[in-house]
Amino acid sequence: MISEMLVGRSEAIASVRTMIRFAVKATTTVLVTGPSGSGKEVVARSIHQESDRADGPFLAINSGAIPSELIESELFGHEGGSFTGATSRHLGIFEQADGGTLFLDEVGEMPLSLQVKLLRVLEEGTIRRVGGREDIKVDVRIVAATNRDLKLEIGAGRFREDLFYRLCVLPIRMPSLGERREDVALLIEHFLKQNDKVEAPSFSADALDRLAAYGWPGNVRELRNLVERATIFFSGQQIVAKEVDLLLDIASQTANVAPNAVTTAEGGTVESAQPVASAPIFENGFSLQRHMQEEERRLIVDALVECGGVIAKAARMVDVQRTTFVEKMRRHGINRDDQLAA
Ligand SMILES: Nc1ncnc2c1ncn2[C@@H]1O[C@H](COP(=O)(O)OP(=O)(O)OP(=O)(O)O)[C@@H](O)[C@H]1O
Repeated sequence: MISEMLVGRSEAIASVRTMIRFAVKATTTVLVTGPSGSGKEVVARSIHQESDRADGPFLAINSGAIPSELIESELFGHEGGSFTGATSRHLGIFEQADGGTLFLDEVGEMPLSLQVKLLRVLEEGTIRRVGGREDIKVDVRIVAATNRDLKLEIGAGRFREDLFYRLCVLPIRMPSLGERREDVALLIEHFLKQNDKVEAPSFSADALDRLAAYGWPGNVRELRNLVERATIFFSGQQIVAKEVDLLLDIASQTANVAPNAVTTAEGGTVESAQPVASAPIFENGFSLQRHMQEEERRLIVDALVECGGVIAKAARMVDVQRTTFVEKMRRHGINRDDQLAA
């Protein structure tokens, strides 16, 4: 089961699998570290699915994506009337995950004030809703993740040392894809199989060499996106090295460039999927922050519409976590049904 989800034959992945097996048998908190896109959430899901909690819920929350004034209520819930806007009782994610596993993503970005409360929950196994008077027992297995160096964060006074040791009972380090290039071909095969709607492309030996030599700063997420692009542009074709360069180039272009014509294996051309942003007009009152917010809102709406309202797909399209996408929708006041009806 683990091997099905966590693709890879490298030694680094074998070590991760060993740690997952230990984690499955224990009930302690796990801390998964590693760069963005390296598969930390995949590890958390594997632990959950292999554990005796597999029939319970698996819930994920991204501490870095929720405004600090909302995060406490998102985690622990609130009683009706506990603050402006809290009209009725809301169950926090700890209560929702009761009997299951809670994936605390980007735990390094959690505000210090909340870190104290999280530590209490971990030590006592109880939560208290915002505005509540009673402690409520919860049975939740925590898998936390971060791409920050928490030791540095502790040194800088941004992360509590006592929480670090409480979280880090069982540490798992996810290697970057650059550290396990031997897994690139296997991952490509895995992602190609996931798309059963169109005929998959294939990669020539020199194309695979080229991909194995690439640095993969965006790790497995970047590779998955490249395979998706390859499937769109080269469905049913064999991709050679120079086309890999094109596929990599498309990803590295900034949003400000003109659309690119990509020559497909059939000799036809397709336009790159790259959005073309018009240059901002620096009139009086121009605000970079507002402009960026508007641009972000537009891209989120476009992705939602493009994906027929399937949030997980739209989130993948703009390369953010699903939880981050949902949070951004909430922050921009985007209603999926309204957008689809428009
Ligand atoms: N070993 C793997 N096998 C199969 N798919 C993987 C593997 N590692 C990562 N992926 C895929 O790559 C994408 C990114 O993985 P994931 O979200 O787990 O990364 P992450 O380290 O949690 O990222 P972030 O730090 O940005 O939250 C997902 O689509 C995931 O399914």
